[in-house]
Amino acid sequence: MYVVTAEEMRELDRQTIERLGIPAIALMENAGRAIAEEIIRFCRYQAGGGGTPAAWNQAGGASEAAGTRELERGDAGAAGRSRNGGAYGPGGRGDAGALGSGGPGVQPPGFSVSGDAALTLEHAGAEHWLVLVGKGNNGGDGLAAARHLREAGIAVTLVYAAAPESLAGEAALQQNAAAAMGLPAAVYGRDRVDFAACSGILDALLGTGSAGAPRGAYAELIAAANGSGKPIVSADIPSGLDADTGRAHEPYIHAAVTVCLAFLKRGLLQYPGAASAGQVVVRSIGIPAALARESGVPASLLTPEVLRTRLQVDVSRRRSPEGHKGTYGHVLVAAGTLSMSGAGLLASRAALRAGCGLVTWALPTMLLPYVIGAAPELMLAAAGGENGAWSAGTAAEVLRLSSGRDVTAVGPGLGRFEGDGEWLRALWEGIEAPLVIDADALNILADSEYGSWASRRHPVILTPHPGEMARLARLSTAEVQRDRIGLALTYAREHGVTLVLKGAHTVIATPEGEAYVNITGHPGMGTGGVGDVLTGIIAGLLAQGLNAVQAAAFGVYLHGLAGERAVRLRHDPAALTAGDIIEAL
Ligand SMILES: NC(=O)C1=CN([C@@H]2O[C@H](COP(=O)(O)OP(=O)(O)OC[C@H]3O[C@@H](n4cnc5c(N)ncnc54)[C@H](O)[C@@H]3O)[C@@H](O)[C@H]2O)[C@@H](O)CC1
Ligand SMILES: [K+]
Repeated sequence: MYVVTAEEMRELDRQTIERLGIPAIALMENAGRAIAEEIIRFCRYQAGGGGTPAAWNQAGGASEAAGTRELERGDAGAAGRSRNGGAYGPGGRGDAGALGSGGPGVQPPGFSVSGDAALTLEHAGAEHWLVLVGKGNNGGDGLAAARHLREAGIAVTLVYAAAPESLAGEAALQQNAAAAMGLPAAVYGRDRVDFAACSGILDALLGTGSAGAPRGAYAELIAAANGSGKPIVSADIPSGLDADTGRAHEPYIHAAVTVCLAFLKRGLLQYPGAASAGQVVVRSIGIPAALARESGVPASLLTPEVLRTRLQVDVSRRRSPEGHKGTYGHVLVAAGTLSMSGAGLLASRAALRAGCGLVTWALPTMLLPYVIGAAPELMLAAAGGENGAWSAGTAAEVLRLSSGRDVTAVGPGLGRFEGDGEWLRALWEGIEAPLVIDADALNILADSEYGSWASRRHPVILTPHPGEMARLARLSTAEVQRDRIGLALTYAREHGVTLVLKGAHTVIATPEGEAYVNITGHPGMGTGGVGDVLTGIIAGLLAQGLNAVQAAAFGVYLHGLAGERAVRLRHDPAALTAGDIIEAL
């Protein structure tokens, strides 16, 4: 699933209209219909008591991303399993669509007729939706949706943020159609608007054309909508959100559902915007994905489908019947100090659980006796150093140990030491295998002009959290978080590295200028050692022959899934520890 900026979206709109000859009004019609269908689905969900994401999916349709997180397992024969269990297909067979819509295993009747189930709501008479209409095409989408809602028997009242006569282009056509149908309309500031009397609000004020903080009537309508306590469905993006960065300009809509049109917008994946969008449903409006591919849209959502097809990852992780420990590669982990030995241990254990054949943990000599037996499957190698810490002189030993190993991971619990820049440079320039750099090793890198180091034949994966990224990019953490996708894309391309920018919705960016945004994971994973586990997983996958992008993307995905699984085993997500994630792999 492609993730676009507002600019990329405009270009894809333009190409669809000009190259394919599909009129803009047709796209707007599709958008309006999709929004109306999702509002009807939402009404069903609420009538069923609301509740869990599963109940939401039951109310009709689940997107690829939201509905299929667990990976299919070659050996389990559960291909295509999804959380919604196939209860409803996309578009939602609703309560009124039962006639002739039998599911798998039900004999089709000889003759059947079914209505437009996705646009039918049994208790439509109980609903009254306010449609907040902005001046641009987002407002046009809302007007098209309003017609479909009315057709389904749902009462609608249009609330124009600006005089209806000021709408232009396709939005003006929609305004004329709504007026011709006699849809009740109010103009904000001129007519009284009773938010308390409605059952829900469609936010079609501002979309990808929004610039800066909502002004005037827009700001007042947004504040009133939020204050009403009524559920809000946003068209494309919650109004007030920056579609690219996810920056939330006050006031901004707090949506229960966002019906994103054509392609996912970057701002819906980046916080704080991501938190204001509620359930995000991406609906096709007739703009082919092939156009996004041809135009080189660089960002995608990381889904099992993207892993399988675009990244060519064998997500079933099949093992050869003839395989042995030598088949699955050997990881060297250079990590840990006396006070932070656990970081090295976690990374090493995670590499083993990721399925590599062997792991050697290189550590300061004095540490070795204390960790013997901590994980009996590990091999330990004393690398020298003083008083349980690393020293510049240990580089030669790490280099020696790295030869014949398939990947080296360096950094967790490493600490800083005299001459650490030259130490890391020796590894960077000397290790003839992929290198995963994390934690303190990233801080060392940030203090070095590593662009002047000899270029490597083998890939480098950097796994910074936002603070480490800030040091690498010489920005503040807030600046890093302002547009994580944009920054990751730029940094990875400029520095020729695969970058894993951790945090909620980790971004994996490639030296070739592509980015993948992960949505597996759980807030409970914000605890010490979780990053060390990720480093180990990525290294373990690299050792098994995955390339840097495959290992980074699949590693991040699996790490998040394991975190979700581990949380489910706890009474409280806050109790999660990093070791639980390793055990849930
Ligand atoms: N073919 C098309 O034209 C399509 C349009 N689509 C819809 O169109 C939207 C983009 O439409 P537009 O480019 O017309 O832009 P918008 O509808 O997002 O908003 C533009 C209007 O809002 C005003 N505005 C911008 N920022 C403001 C602020 N901070 N405070 C108050 N007013 C502000 C502008 O003056 C302009 O009148 C998408 O989000 C989507 O909903 C989609 O349906 C796809 C197809
Ligand atoms: K909107």
